[in-house]
Amino acid sequence: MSEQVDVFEKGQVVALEQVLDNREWRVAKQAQLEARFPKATVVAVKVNMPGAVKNSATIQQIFQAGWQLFLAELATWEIQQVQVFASRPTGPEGFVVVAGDLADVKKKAIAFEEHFYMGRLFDIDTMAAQSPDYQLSRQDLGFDPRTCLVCEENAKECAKAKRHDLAEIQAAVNKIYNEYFVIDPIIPAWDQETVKKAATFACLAEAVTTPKPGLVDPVSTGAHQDMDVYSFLDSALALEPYFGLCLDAGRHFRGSQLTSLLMAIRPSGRRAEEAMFLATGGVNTHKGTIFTLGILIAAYGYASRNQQSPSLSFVQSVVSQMGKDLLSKELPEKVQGGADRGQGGLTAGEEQYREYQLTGVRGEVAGGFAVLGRVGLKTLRESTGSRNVRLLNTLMALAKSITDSTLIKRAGSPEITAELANWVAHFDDLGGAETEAGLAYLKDLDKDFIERNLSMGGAADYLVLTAFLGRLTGLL
Ligand SMILES: CC(C)(COP(=O)(O)OP(=O)(O)OC[C@H]1O[C@@H](n2cnc3c(N)ncnc32)[C@H](O[C@H]2O[C@H](COP(=O)(O)OP(=O)(O)OP(=O)(O)O)[C@@H](O)[C@H]2O)[C@@H]1O)[C@@H](O)C(=O)NCCC(=O)NCCS
Ligand SMILES: Nc1ncnc2[nH]cnc12
Repeated sequence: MSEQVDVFEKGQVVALEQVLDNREWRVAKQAQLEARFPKATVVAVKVNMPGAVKNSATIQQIFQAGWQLFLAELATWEIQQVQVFASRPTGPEGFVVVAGDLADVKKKAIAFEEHFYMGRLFDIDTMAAQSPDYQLSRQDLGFDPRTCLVCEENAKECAKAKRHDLAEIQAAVNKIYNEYFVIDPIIPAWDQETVKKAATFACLAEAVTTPKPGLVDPVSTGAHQDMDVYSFLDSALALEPYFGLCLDAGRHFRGSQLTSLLMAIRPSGRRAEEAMFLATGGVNTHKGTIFTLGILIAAYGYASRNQQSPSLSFVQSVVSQMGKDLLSKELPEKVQGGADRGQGGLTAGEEQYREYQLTGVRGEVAGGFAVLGRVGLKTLRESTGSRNVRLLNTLMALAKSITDSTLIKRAGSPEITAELANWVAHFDDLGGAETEAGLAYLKDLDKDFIERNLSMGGAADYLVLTAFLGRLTGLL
């Protein structure tokens, strides 16, 4: 069980007068937007944090996750202005101006507060200068009042009667955070366009993260003579339609055996490989990604088929069921087939299975991408600093947690896995990518990898999977 996070622990304490001053700032900001957009509806979004700590890295994660989702909800109208102030000491805040009817927008806001898993931590106000109502409450629209985080009674009455002490209310906030991000991450059920964009973003984000030892990035082509960062940009963009096909296949799958869902996407995967080779001039940038990300998206599509927001563990169990035959049937058959053909045409993964009984990427699928939650999302969530820093820390954590067939192929032996674990341990001792020493170490490692022609393509692919889910859950 992952250790529980206290969102208030490392936060900055603010005084009452700062909260009051900020309220004036918010009113002035709202008035400014109402004057500039008199015919539109102004929406003010903030999070309700009880006590003197109103902002922290984890409170910003709560805000960002909800903010991305709520913006997508508002996109049914024309969005005329977006302003975000995520690091204000008095708490993250956002303002959106939409060309929508005041009551309709307020109903969307209430639905979001009620249905998004962390929605009750949000407070969303809507104002329209030219509407006779100007501002609407839940009661005005016939909705029940907001319920208390601790006892589900009327929140306003609990506050007035001081029914619960601060520790109880903060514990309720922490419970919601840990259930959404830590214990078994919740993945909101997004529409196809958002999912395709998230998958493409993940491929692009992985490519531009730097410095990645042995891998291609904007500064170094690592241990690859046949491709550069533009090969990955071209390849990622060529794969976007395939990501949509995988989601649809999962969303519309009605079979009883999930191995059939994998069979259903394989023809699209082969076509995606062709599109990749066409986009890169015949270079293998994302062969592994096509396989793993295609499967993850199809599994997520299936798990969210009734617009339910699935947990990560449910998506992982679908992945594992899809890949049930990869180890028991496909790999042995491929290897036996290769042996019959005199070993020609065996891939690196198949060779390593024959030689060392290593199961490579197929093993990861059959295992339901186990390291995705335990290592990938956990490191991405716990890392602070820029997104580049957080993705570098996640890459190195993943690298030591998987058996990377690309790395073993290039090193010529599985022993490289133990060497890599030592390098990652040293990187962690230096403080990771957030420190100058950690970054310098990665640059030195890149030189060593280039000298020894090493590349950890499998870890890079896992970073893509993690970035994809990080995007969907609001961590990126
Ligand atoms: C089932 C397949 C993936 C067959 O692939 P294979 O038999 O080769 O299986 P593996 O070797 O185990 O893995 C293939 C690629 O998966 C990545 N990978 C490796 N280990 C792991 C791991 N533990 N976790 C996750 N992912 C892993 C890795 O891909 C990346 O590295 C490649 C780039 O590295 P590089 O060294 O440059 O490779 P090359 O260019 O080929 O060699 P060089 O000349 O440069 O030295 C790149 O692919 C990254 O993505 C492994 O390479 C599946 O491909 C298959 O069956 N395909 C057929 C069609 C199909 O079904 N496709 C769609 C399925 S939905
Ligand atoms: N950035 C990268 N460099 C080399 N191989 C990769 N496979 C996936 N991403 C990669």
